[in-house]
Amino acid sequence: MATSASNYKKTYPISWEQLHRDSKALAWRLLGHDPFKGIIAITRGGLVPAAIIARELDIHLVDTICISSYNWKDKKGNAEMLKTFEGDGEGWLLIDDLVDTGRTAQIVREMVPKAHFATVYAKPAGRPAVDTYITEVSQDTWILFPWDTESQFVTPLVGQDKK
Ligand SMILES: O=P(O)(O)OC[C@H]1O[C@H](OP(=O)(O)OP(=O)(O)O)[C@H](O)[C@@H]1O
Repeated sequence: MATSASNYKKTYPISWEQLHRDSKALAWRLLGHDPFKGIIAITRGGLVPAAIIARELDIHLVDTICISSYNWKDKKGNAEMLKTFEGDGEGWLLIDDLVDTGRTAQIVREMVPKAHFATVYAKPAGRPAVDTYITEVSQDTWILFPWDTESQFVTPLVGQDKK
């Protein structure tokens, strides 16, 4: 994500089950498309959805585009391209978990302009950059992916009142 947590007003927690269900829904939608040569997963968020979609579409050829956005999230630096992809992406399916501001999408689109770009979740600012997505989420929502979170104890409501 290219913006800081302070820009978000809501959270949207996603369980492993829901992520699996939403990724399968994306695979269903892509089933109508001509068969793909392979999948390009955008690291790291695209890795899990790519695995689920590869299974559903019976795709065994999986490559990556590796981007690190440290120092980039608050627009303080540039995204670091750790691994690119050979070719223009024609016939390939490009997968990410989320398109938020669309900055990542812009970079990968320039690299593989002919790939079909699909994400599980999409926010309005980035939505025009993707060809297929499943769930739209508002721009001010922070999506809590299952790999970024864990269950923990929370104080009962009454206890919170006594603080
Ligand atoms: O549309 P954008 O504003 O560019 O945001 C979307 C990108 O942000 C997330 O990656 P992140 O930078 O958190 O890296 P990670 O997947 O390695 O955790 C997500 O996986 C997308 O690649």
